[in-house]
Amino acid sequence: MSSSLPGGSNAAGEAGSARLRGNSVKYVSPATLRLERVYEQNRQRLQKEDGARVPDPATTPQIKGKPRLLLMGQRRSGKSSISSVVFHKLPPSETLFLESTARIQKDSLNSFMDIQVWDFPGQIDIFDNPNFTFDMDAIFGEIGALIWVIDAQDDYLEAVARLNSTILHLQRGYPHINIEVFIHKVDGLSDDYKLDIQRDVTIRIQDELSDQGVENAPVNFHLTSIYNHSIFEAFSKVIQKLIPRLGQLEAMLTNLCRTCRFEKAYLFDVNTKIYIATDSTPEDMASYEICSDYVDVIIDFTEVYGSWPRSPQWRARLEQPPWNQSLEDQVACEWAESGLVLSDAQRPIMLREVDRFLALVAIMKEGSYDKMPQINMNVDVVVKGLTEFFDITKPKEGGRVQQQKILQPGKGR
Ligand SMILES: Nc1nc2c(ncn2[C@@H]2O[C@H](COP(=O)(O)OP(=O)(O)OP(=O)(O)O)[C@@H](O)[C@H]2O)c(=O)[nH]1
Repeated sequence: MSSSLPGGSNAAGEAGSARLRGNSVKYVSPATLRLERVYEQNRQRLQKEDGARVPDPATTPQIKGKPRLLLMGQRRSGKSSISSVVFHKLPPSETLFLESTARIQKDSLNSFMDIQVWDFPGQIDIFDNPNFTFDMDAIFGEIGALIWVIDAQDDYLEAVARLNSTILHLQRGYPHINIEVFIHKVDGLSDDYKLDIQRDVTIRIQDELSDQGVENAPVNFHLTSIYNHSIFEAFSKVIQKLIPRLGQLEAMLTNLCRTCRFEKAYLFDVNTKIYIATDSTPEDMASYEICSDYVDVIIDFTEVYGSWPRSPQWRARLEQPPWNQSLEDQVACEWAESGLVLSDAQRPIMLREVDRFLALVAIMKEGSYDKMPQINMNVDVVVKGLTEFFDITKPKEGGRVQQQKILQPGKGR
């Protein structure tokens, strides 16, 4: 990654960078260099462990504008329920009262990434509609992913047939679109039965595609239900594919886990509880569930007791007698922070706010409380790195990556 960035802070640095600019040589900021170094270290380590897992920046999609998620599938398969539970915090039991969708529902989410979610009515087949011709470019031109929902508690043969025909249509005009198949409503099904269904659906789709001469179509499968964390986990995987330079984010979290001896670290979008990155240790649903529940607790808590940013009056009250100290000197850090010890295994969990949308949540190893000062310092550095990362990789109008502005470092503690 190379960027054109303004000069450094000291005089010599400025003179040097001015000279460099005069010679039209690209100046690379310290933040970019640090990100590249972390990324390179992680890449080499992964290459040693397993060559196949090395992230390739060339294959990371660069979405222009707002990434769009399309929710498609048969009637009553659960599309609107998924969208309402994940993006609008509707309690799952209340989805029983949702009405059938009659026209395309477009939802714009104010999240760490401006995501659009389009919920398609189940009865409409956009490729084979006698009454209406759809503008395919308007639908699939700027897409992030197509999510196809299959009801696992119903007869799914027709849904699989429609999915097959959709994939074949897309392969002609838009072959790079990621197709994410949610085998949905798997709550109440035994683990063996779930896996049987997944195998059956996968084979039916693969067979049909290879009969039609389509190999290596980008189709992925997820077992989901709105009644547990699986739907959030599946969305996390879908969204992660849309993040430019995800490898660097993962490298930062992996390094943090190694230096602080964390068991697992997640970067959460707090509004949706989707995790947008995690470290490179194997996936662990139980860790995700507990961290996700913890985010919920903290959100509820801040809703009751106040949220960031603090108003000047509130701040003045906190700084007046008997404390007589600025807020920064009273609290452990200038960001929202929280810690909890799990009673079963004595493993603390910590949460640190990164910005208005993101929070870093980590499960520590037993006995880590003794090392809290060092852990806090390391977490501070990573949080600053993350803020810079999102500032650098933020898409600008016209889809170009923002390269000019580097976040001013926050006030030290
Ligand atoms: N058991 C179970 N039921 C679910 C799940 N998700 C959705 N449902 C139920 O499925 C029914 C249909 O859900 P909808 O979200 O309205 O389905 P839809 O795909 O949007 O339907 P259309 O708008 O007609 O295309 C509702 O009664 C939901 O409560 C799930 O994960 N498990």
